[in-house]
Amino acid sequence: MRGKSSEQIMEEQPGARAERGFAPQAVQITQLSRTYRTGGTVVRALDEVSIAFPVGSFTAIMGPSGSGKSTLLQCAAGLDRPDSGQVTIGGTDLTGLDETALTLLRRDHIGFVFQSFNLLPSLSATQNVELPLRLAGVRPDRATVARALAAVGLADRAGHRPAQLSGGQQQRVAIARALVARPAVLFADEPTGALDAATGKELLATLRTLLQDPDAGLDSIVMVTHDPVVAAHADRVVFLADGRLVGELLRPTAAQVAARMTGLEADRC
Ligand SMILES: Nc1ncnc2c1ncn2[C@@H]1O[C@H](COP(=O)(O)OP(=O)(O)OP(=O)(O)O)[C@@H](O)[C@H]1O
Repeated sequence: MRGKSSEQIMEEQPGARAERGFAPQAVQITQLSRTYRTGGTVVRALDEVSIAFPVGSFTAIMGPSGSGKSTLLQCAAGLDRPDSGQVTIGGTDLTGLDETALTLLRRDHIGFVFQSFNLLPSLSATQNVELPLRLAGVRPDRATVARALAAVGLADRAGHRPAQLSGGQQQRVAIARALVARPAVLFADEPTGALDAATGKELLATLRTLLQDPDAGLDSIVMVTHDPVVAAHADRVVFLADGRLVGELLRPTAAQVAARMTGLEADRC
């Protein structure tokens, strides 16, 4: 698969994949390992993790600090290279791609949202949403950008700069920017971490709506969070400890998630 061309990737559009029945999973991760070496220290951040995120699923990843949550998200999104294992999105194994093909796949099929909104302060909401398209050399279609902002409830804030928006509105701009290219998968690392509880709840409701909206073209959302209340908004919560998957809960309550986390924290002591 190494050196796969962009044409080959484009043939495997996520939208086509379900129709053709090739890959019922939005993301398939197989025996993923990632080791960090700093000085004489070796940290196995991910240790042969295998997990799939089905089409239509909203998954939360939880675990104690340092358990490998962000590393898993970064490797799954093609932002970091694992030592071994596979990540398959839209029928394409990311780990087999050269840098150019990986950049194209990320651009066309993967959205990423961070805790810090990472908006450019001098640009309007519209210009921030357009930015990834412009950086990719694509002329932004006005209607597409307007639709992306409307989908996150910001049709009437398109001309505002980040300083003129609330935290929740800024994160909505970041989500519109992540979704403007209609990616198959949205990866979110603590998307509500900088928001108050009520604003975070609204944002999670918007993510759920986007996942259910056929026009958004979104197959799956994978979110890292430390907050059991936030995790309980997902369909499934998976738990990591010491770089390994150690369990999952389906449609759990916040109390169930909190209890499982307390158990994992106690195991570390
Ligand atoms: N760039 C890096 N260099 C060295 N070690 C790293 C690096 N990134 C992560 N690690 C180590 O890998 C392990 C997993 O880190 P990771 O950030 O994935 O955990 P996490 O579960 O997201 O943690 P947190 O909840 O604190 O954000 C930790 O022990 C961390 O110190």
